[in-house]
Amino acid sequence: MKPRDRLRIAMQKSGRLTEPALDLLNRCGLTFRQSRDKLFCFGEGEPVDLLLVRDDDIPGLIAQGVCDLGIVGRNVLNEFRGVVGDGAATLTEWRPLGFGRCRLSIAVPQDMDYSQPQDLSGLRIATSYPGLLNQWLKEKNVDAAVVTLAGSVEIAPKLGTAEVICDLVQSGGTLIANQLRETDVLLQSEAVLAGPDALPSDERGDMIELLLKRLDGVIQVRESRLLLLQTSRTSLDAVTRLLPGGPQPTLLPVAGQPDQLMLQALCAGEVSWRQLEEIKKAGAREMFVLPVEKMLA
Ligand SMILES: Nc1ncnc2c1ncn2[C@@H]1O[C@H](COP(=O)(O)OP(=O)(O)OP(=O)(O)O)[C@@H](O)[C@H]1O
Ligand SMILES: O=P(O)(O)OC[C@H]1O[C@H](OP(=O)(O)OP(=O)(O)O)[C@H](O)[C@@H]1O
Ligand SMILES: [Mg+2]
Repeated sequence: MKPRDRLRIAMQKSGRLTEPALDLLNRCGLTFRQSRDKLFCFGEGEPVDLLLVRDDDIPGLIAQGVCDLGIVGRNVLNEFRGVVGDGAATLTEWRPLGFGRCRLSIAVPQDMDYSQPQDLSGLRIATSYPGLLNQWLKEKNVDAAVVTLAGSVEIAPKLGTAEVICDLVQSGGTLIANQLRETDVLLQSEAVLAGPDALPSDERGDMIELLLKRLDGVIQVRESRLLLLQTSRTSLDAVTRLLPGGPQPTLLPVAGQPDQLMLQALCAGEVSWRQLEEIKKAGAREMFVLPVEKMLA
């Protein structure tokens, strides 16, 4: 294959991961020439291009070296890793990305007696994840038949093609609508940045390292809030004790009010109204909660 000097990232062309993946890359300073109906988007500022494909194809494209990185669900990545087996082009989950959260679970008809995986012995289980399911059945020492379906797995029990299913669950709405009950979670999934085990030793490797640093910053600040408030020196201890987790707050003097302090704290998550009300009761006032856009330690 011809060596490339530009980094190529594969992501889902059209689906649940498309918008959040593009948003994340934009936040990392990567923008692309709009060509959503096409396969390839040229990177405008940095030497990084996008390949828009079916999510199932992403691990294979990375393993073949067609793409350097991919944004894909852990469910799809791990299914691929299981199918290609140990020793084949091994892929690494470089970063969890915090969106596309779901789980791969066993679900049985609501009226079926089920208390443990052994109860699945001799049954047919429909799934789009035969690799992950077979691995789990082996671990649990259960002898069941795996029926592989590309989609609409949840209707298999009604159609009589399987007794039980193993499918993705998020809210659980699909299972309820099909009179199914979730019993065992095989995998907790979210979108991840996947790549080969070893980074390329050329400029693309340097670009990946830069991208990983930016990603870490973006992921860290995505949930972070900057809390600003004013407090008297006497209330400072009580106020500080109630601050949501994060590094030590910064204290600044308030001009003309020597007994007052301005406090600035980085909080590692949402600050709720309830928390704010508690902090106010402890003596704080003039409180602001601000989103953090960028952070470079
Ligand atoms: N209900 C859900 N809620 C949240 N995330 C989900 C849900 N269902 C699936 N996902 C995650 O989003 C990924 C993409 O789901 P989507 O339904 O868009 O894929 P798809 O139908 O296989 O699309 P494609 O056309 O790319 O093959 C899944 O692999 C999974 O990681
Ligand atoms: O627990 P829930 O919130 O109901 O989500 C789970 C459903 O979401 C996905 O399907 P999707 O909606 O993408 O439809 P699909 O059948 O086209 O994959 C997945 O395959 C489940 O069927
Ligand atoms: Mg798919």
